[in-house]
Amino acid sequence: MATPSASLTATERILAVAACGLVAHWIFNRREPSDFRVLFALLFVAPAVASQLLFPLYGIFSGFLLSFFVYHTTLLASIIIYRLSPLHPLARYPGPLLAKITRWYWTLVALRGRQHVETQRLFELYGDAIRVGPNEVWFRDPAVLQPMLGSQGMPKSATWQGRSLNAPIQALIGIRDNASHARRRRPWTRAFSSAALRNYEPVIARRGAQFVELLAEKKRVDFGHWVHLFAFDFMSDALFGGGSESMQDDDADGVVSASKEAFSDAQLYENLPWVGFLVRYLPAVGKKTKLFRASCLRRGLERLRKGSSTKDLFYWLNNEDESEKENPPKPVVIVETGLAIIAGSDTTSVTLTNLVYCILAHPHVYERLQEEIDRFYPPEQDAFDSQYLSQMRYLDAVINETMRVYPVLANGTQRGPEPGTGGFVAGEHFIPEWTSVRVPQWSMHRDARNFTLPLAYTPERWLLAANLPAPPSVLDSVIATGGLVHNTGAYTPFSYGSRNCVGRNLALLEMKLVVTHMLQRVRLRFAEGFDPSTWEARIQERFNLVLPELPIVVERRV
Ligand code: HEM
Repeated sequence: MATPSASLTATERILAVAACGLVAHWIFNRREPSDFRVLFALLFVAPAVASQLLFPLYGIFSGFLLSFFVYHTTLLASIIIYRLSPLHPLARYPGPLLAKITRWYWTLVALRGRQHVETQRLFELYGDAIRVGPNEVWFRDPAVLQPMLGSQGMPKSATWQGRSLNAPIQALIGIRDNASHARRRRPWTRAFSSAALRNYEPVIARRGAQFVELLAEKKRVDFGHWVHLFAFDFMSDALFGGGSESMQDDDADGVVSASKEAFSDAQLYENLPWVGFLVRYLPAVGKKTKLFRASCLRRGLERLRKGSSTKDLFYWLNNEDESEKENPPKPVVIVETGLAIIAGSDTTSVTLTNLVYCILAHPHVYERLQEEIDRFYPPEQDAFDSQYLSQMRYLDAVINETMRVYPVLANGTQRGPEPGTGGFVAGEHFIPEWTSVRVPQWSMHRDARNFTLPLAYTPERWLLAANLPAPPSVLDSVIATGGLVHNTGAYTPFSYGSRNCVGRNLALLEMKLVVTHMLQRVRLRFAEGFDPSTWEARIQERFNLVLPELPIVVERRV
């Protein structure tokens, strides 16, 4: 007996294959699948199965090719038409045409390290909300921080799965579910309480002294390179109680550089999550990420075996203080160590490098900072004794201003509606499910509606805003006519809300102690041949900022 399909005409058979393409679009649209296996099924298996409808009329080879052509052309055309149509839920948000059609547009911007600059350009062109991908909108508006990132805001978006190479266990920063995130964050909060912070001071002192001595001995260094090794060794001590001597052996095992590159690679996986899923199963790809993870596993297991006599970060993460009823599974603790090392070392080292660049490029700022440091910490005073830090307002201002002009996570991190909710409403904005949003710090910090003369590096603004006596600066003439604009509500170098940087206090303590000790001991200047005017143009954004070389000459003061 003939099957029902046997009576179909050629046109009907081709239309049936096209209909399969439309169904595939419907699935893409509803689910945004990133799992490579699902993509393979939709992009290869489905047209292969549909091709059987064409075999009787066109033969196996031609039927197969025709089916793929019809299926993919229909799928592509329907995706493009829908993404550009007024029916798309993000239709009201302006952006480049290509960005609305395909994620590849923004992926290429990201791979060139230019997201921060391109975002700024698009905000100027289109206004405070821009569509940078078919399902991605970025906002330059401090008013959306509270509804979108606040305690009732959105969790992390699905793209974090890609960032982590589809890891079965997410580190704190990638956990989507709000309740699980809050639970996992508790030991971190205890680890960075004011009382716990004191445990890290001797570690900062030991590593900070080693770092500054190393600078003084080497005399001419790439500051960014060595401060990263310092921050890595410090974080390893703070986390595991030791295990890394990268300052001593100049990163001989390549783990520090791997940690940095792993971060950069993740930007590709974040934009194209299916690549992340694929890389997980390809041993030859993503080697740096895997090398770094293996080192965390090794050190974590070693720390478990040896235990520790000090309250390192591992002590809190592993519930050795017994605050939680149940101990966390060991794989969870190991995953958290990877986050701690990267989040705790790359961020502070990039900020310290930018700070040194900024004070050298603005000699009057260097002089004022030096004067304050010499006043509180003359040579005979231990600069690692934190007792005067709270009075050093110019140091505070220099750090704040450095992070305003150069926020390390220039574009913040993604958020997206809770799965299964259909979408999220924030004031006038409706964010459909499967959409990602960001509120980029780089653009908000450089918006004249938030900060007077936003591109001018002027620590004095922080003193003026706090009604403290401030030395003269370029701001004075502008303020005389229009007043100071200083919107701290738009200042988010550590992000915002219940998922903000949990290590903020440790970072500030570490940076303040190291800068104070460094400037007490040595004098810095740009090395000959270095052109400071090219600095900013050469900065790349790869989740964290990636800085050019900063060659400096170091002379002992004491
Ligand atoms: C200048 C230094 C630092 C800056 C600018 C910085 C900035 C940030 C930012 C912007 C986030 C993302 C928050 C979000 O997703 O909304 C973050 C998260 C995080 N940071 Fe930092 N950070 C710094 C230093 C540190 C240090 C020293 C640690 C210590 C280990 C640390 C640990 C973390 C952790 C664990 C998270 C994830 C928090 C969560 O998801 O709940 N950070 N940081």
